[in-house]
Amino acid sequence: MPQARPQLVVLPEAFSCFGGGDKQQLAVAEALGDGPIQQALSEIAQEFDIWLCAGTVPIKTGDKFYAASLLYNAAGEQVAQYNKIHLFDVEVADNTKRYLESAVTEPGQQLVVVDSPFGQLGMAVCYDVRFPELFRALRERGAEIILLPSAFTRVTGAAHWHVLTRARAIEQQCYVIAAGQYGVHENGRETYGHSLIVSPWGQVLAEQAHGEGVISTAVDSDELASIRRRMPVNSHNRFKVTQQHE
Ligand SMILES: O=C(O)CNC(=O)[C@H](CS)NC(=O)CCC(=O)C(=O)O
Repeated sequence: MPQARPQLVVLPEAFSCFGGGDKQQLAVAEALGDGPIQQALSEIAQEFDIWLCAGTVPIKTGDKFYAASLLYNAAGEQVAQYNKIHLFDVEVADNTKRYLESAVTEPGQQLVVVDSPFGQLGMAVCYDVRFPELFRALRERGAEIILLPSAFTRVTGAAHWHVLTRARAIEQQCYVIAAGQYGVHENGRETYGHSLIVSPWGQVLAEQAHGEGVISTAVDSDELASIRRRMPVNSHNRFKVTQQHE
């Protein structure tokens, strides 16, 4: 059934294969545009008449993969691919202790901002949220809504998740749609969940406060324009972003 208004659905990072460890991700990694995960995503977007941001799909490159956030339009066409740039090679005081994402994942190089019926969509993934320069660069390229599929650890999420997502929304005056993996996974990893939709004023418009679920909100492009007009931080900024990642 055609939707009354266009709908965008954002899935968490590694939605199709989380917690089986690096080997599982490598085993299911697909060539770009080819494979059962991408086929299913394309069909789902068409069947439900939605735009679909597929958290991350492991996309083969050499003997590693990109943690690729794929965007499908309502016709089921892949319209954007953002490969996670910042990889989580970090020690955390939890039962995993040492995360080494770069062992199997190839870092992305390219910034992605893409036009859509909802506005200009800027793409980022999880650990990227700790690098404000990326979000600034997305805003400078026109981003209005940032898609942020994530799988924050329970420990770092409890400490930082709300502050980081809200800070990025406030600084760049963008909506931030942050879909988070939640639960205790096969390999013992624990993720924080708490999917959020944050307004360009930094308000949490919707939150999955417990467990798994679906949250939603409408995008108000007039409010976004009004916030940017009344507080023009972008044109007030005295610091330039370096021109990498073109
Ligand atoms: O490995 C997978 O299966 C899917 N990917 C992840 O879970 C990634 C890489 S290990 N997790 C993060 O980036 C957590 C960031 C974070 O928690 C923080 O910045 O505090």
